Amino acid sequence: MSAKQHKLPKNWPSNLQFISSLDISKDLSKYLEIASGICRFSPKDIAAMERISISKFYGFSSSKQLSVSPTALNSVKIESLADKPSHPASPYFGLFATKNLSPGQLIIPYYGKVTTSENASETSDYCLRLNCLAVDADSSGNEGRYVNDYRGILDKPNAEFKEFINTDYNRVEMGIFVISSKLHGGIKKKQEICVSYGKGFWSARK
Ligand SMILES: C[S@@+](CC[C@H](N)C(=O)[O-])C[C@H]1O[C@@H](n2cnc3c(N)ncnc32)[C@H](O)[C@@H]1O
Repeated sequence: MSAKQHKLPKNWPSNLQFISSLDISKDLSKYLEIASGICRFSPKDIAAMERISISKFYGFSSSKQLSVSPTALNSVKIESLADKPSHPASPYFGLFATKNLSPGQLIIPYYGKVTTSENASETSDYCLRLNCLAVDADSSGNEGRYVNDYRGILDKPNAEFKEFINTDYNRVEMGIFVISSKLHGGIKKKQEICVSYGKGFWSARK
């Protein structure tokens, strides 16, 4: 995958910070770093996680470049739903594939500001739990914050949130992956990428 010329994705709002690495303090990062001694993931969970170099995923040779110079991915785009009134998330935005994506592949890491679970926002629509921490893309994030829930859009999700090991930092991060079942067939170019937020997300908003 190669880095795009444009640093900001199309349709990125001017009031939000665009980042392409986790916004995390050194203290909190230790809870995700495998060798830290205080990582909260079990050895069994860690052994089951895929190992991915995010700098290579973006087409860079070092992770520094991504934190210093956030970069849009060329495999996804943020699309306005304003001209699709029957779409349940209209008139806002969704995340779409710009090329065919294979079963199981990482689509995009999910980035935002990392807090402890206790300090996580109760009201943010962009907050994901990551063990004892939370990643909130409410005021900073990447294209991943635009992934919609499949309900009312697809019969079933074509993507899922999953933890993986970012080998650049040897730490656990959260990503959006294509559903891995071969029966699923992957995601086709121009298709909307949709996950399941889980029933809890929606029951908390009734
Ligand atoms: C993480 S955001 C997704 C991106 C959002 N559409 C946007 O443009 O900022 C989550 C919010 O999107 C909307 N959303 C996502 N999936 C939806 C769905 N299937 N039906 C209705 N609204 C949805 C809800 O307002 C939800 O709180």
